[in-house]
Amino acid sequence: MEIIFYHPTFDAAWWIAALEKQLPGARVREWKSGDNESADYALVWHPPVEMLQGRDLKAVFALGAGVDSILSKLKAHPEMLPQSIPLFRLEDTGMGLQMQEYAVSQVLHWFRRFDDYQVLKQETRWQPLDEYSREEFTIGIMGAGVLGSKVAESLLAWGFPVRVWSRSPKNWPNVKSFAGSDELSEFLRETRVLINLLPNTAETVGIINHSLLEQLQDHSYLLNLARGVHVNEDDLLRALENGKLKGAMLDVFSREPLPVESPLWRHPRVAMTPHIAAVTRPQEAITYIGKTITGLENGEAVTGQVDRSRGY
Ligand SMILES: NC(=O)C1=CN([C@@H]2O[C@H](COP(=O)(O)OP(=O)(O)OC[C@H]3O[C@@H](n4cnc5c(N)ncnc54)[C@H](O)[C@@H]3O)[C@@H](O)[C@H]2O)C=CC1
Ligand SMILES: O=C(O)C(=O)CO
Repeated sequence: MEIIFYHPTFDAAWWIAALEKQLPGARVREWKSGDNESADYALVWHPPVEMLQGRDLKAVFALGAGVDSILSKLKAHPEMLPQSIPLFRLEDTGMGLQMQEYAVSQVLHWFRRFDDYQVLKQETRWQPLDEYSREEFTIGIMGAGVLGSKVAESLLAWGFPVRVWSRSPKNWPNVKSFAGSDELSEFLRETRVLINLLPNTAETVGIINHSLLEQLQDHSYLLNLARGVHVNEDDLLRALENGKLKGAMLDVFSREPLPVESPLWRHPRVAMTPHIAAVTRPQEAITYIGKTITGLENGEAVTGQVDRSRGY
């Protein structure tokens, strides 16, 4: 079995050795421009068109959870990967735990009013504040997939009321489920902390805009862990100014790296990280890819295939 690998920043030698260990008998090579030799599988992140075009592959594995970048490239270059070749993505492979760490730490930060205490500290004021109650701290998670479900689980364990919004209803213990555009307003009405874990699709781009933010409770919080294009950044700044939002924590931005002139950098109630909420854990990813390739070779059912018509 021949496998080609391409990632703009990962250590290819490490991945090749680990993958050959996981799949004894497989020959893995780093793809370089001009390599037209045959291959059965490809592991990719931001691949050049030339790498995949015209190949008779059994499957392609995206080395991340979100497939928006490869799908948008496929829209411009459909010849890159015919529909008949399945595209897989990473399902959790260690990202769920990272998202849980991020979400729990930030929700507790807001819940225990550390943002307010930081302001008081800057004013050298010793001032105990009223506590928030969990009943007034409903967590609303947009996107109840692999990562959204993990985040829901972790916040439930901390005793917060949790609700989710997704395409189809969920029947999860102690979680209120809302589905589809008809139920979005109802989902938002009692949400105090909005956590975004949607995929980037034609339906979800720009979804966190003025009209959505206006439906949240006053003094809400936004945690964007998915993609920057989900949020209209001007509308976000407006919501911070008019009191609808008390704070925002952003891991992702409409342009990355965030341009220095963006007012988000300097806003006192915006915290941010540089798209590190959940990174690919190489060994977990290789274990999943190895198992999936073995399953495909044996004609077994496998998970993680992207539905290209749905966009995720
Ligand atoms: N910031 C970071 O470091 C990372 C961000 N991500 C982002 O997180 C996203 C989610 O990842 P997973 O949970 O693995 O995806 P998933 O495919 O398992 O879950 C997606 C969820 O969104 C819902 N959804 C999709 N379209 C919808 C619509 N139009 N209306 C309502 N609900 C809709 C689905 O029903 C599903 O519940 C990825 O697509 C990626 O963009 C993923 C990993 C790291
Ligand atoms: O896996 C993804 O989709 C990511 O955003 C990785 O940072």
